[in-house]
Amino acid sequence: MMIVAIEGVDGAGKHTLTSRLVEALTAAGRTAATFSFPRYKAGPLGTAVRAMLDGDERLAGLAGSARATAVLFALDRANALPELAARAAGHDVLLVDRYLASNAAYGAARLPADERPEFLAWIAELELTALRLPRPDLQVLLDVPVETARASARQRAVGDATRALDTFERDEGLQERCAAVYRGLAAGGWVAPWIVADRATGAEAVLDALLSGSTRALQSSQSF
Ligand SMILES: Nc1ncnc2c1ncn2[C@@H]1O[C@H](COP(=O)(O)OP(=O)(O)OP(=O)(O)O)[C@@H](O)[C@H]1O
Ligand SMILES: Cc1cn([C@H]2C[C@H](O)[C@@H](COP(=O)(O)O)O2)c(=O)[nH]c1=O
Repeated sequence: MMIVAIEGVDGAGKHTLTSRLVEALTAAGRTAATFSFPRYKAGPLGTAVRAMLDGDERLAGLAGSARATAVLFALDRANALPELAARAAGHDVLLVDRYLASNAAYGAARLPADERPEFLAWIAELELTALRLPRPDLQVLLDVPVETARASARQRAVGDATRALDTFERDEGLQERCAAVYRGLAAGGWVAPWIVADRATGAEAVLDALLSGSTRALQSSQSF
């Protein structure tokens, strides 16, 4: 079993790409399971994540700290480990819509540039070493222009009241910086191999990478 993380700014099309990948993998004779972070419906922690992103004033102290926010997201992932393992069982691929690189990209984008290297090392240590989350075999950066992603998120919000823009989505500067940090993570191979994909060819590119044997992913045999 291999873990493939799908990453990108808000509205990039990660959910859509994840669905297309399930279809493509199934057509190629592989089985795929999916998982998505954050888990807004997972008890008190999920409720707190939702409230924090929605700008609940009572959580302003938490929301104001990039590191405290990152700990909240990381604990959500740690709590999900048994569920992740159960979901992945018996499948060839587990596609995860946002994983620890979301914490790396959004957290770093909220910090001054000179603090980012230390923050990125801290996230890797927190999530992979301290919380023992499985290292992804492959990370996919869905790299679409921020303006395109923003327009998609706005359009989606018009059609679905439950998808109103949250505080991160409304912060245009954050999304721009986040896109730049993501590109740096991919270029530097942060914690695992990356491929950079676009909306048009993303599913085919990821499928090729998974089936061609050119990534470490194919040699992986993850266990939780
Ligand atoms: N390849 C594509 N072509 C056209 N529209 C797309 C494509 N991918 C996504 N979209 C549209 O963009 C919007 C956002 O897509 P999606 O929900 O997949 O993004 P996301 O990255 O998962 O968003 P978020 O991070 O905010 O949850 C949706 O309305 C979707 O229909
Ligand atoms: C998992 C995770 C998420 N975030 C940020 C990224 C997004 O702005 C929101 C989640 O929004 P979505 O529409 O539900 O994708 O939270 C983060 O900063 N760290 C994380 O680990």
